[in-house]
Amino acid sequence: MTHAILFYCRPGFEADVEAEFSFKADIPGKWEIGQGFCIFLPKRPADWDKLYRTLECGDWVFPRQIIFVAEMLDLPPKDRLTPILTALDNLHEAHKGPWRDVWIEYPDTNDGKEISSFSRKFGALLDAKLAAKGLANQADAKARLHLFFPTLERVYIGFTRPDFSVNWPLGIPRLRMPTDAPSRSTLKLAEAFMILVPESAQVKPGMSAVDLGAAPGGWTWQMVSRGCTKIFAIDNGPMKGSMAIHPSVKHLREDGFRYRPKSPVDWLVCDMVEQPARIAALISDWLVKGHARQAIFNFKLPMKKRWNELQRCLDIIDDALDGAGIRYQIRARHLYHDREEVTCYLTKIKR
Ligand SMILES: C[S@@+](CC[C@H](N)C(=O)[O-])C[C@H]1O[C@@H](n2cnc3c(N)ncnc32)[C@H](O)[C@@H]1O
Repeated sequence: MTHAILFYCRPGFEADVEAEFSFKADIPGKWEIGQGFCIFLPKRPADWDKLYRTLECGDWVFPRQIIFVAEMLDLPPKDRLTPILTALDNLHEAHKGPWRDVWIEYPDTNDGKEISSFSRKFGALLDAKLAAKGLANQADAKARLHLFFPTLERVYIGFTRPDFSVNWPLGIPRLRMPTDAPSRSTLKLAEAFMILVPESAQVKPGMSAVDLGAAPGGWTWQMVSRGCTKIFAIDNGPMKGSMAIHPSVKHLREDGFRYRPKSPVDWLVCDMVEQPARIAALISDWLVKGHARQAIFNFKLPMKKRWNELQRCLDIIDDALDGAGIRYQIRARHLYHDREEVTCYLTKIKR
């Protein structure tokens, strides 16, 4: 049996996964870096077991999904099914199935896309074989089976716990672009609400919000569509489409670093392109001074050491809020719709 941990990520962010893992897990082993994925081979199998029991993918920033790999196989060009079925039969007792789902996956790259049509046909074939043995589609099963094809000549066989992992194949939540939203950025905020904000804290009808760096209006559109009835959209640039004329939206051509609302709002959202440390200080100031209770914002991270820069920004927030005696929660994640940025949800907690 192999003991490996497979991480999916946006291509180009493999070093950030590695940096986050070294910071959080700090166990001996070696890395193999792919494109859109990387693999950690722990020196001690016991570390693999321990992480399988404890590691929750949703708490991590850069990995889209974290899979515990038990077998890595080279495949013949014709019959790929037989060696895979044999490997599944030979798995360690603890991992033999049944499985809740069987997901056939591949890297989120152009090369990976070529594997996607194979994966659909192969997935249906494998599903049928496993379902016939009672091994697939078992709603109560404690594991999901992943077959990851880095190429059509190789497969990694691994598992996730459905309660500790991300619930979308490839770790990618597919969202439909709303036809009348003024920009694709709207999907970033939609994903942030879906992934980072708990049900109890979602926008409620009649809430108010400030959107810093609002133009052309994709984030403002999300706040309107979620029920906000008063949104201050701060940007020197023009709002577009329905967001330029919507009765709930007040567009102010002001500097987002200087603007403060006359009375507190329910939500602060911010997508300004600025140095991350300046954004961290700005958001902290809003919460410390009570202009908003909760915020969604992002840190643009075009630099190489993104993990270090993120830590620096989280420290700025901690110094400000903790220093002011404010209890808070923050979640940061490199969302699927994010490019070179990480999105955060920050909320005060009642004492
Ligand atoms: C990535 S775009 C925002 C896109 C917007 N969230 C959407 O969904 O359509 C960044 C915006 O921040 C604005 N911006 C940058 N610095 C700003 C500042 N100091 N004050 C106000 N707006 C600023 C820019 O004019 C730009 O429109």
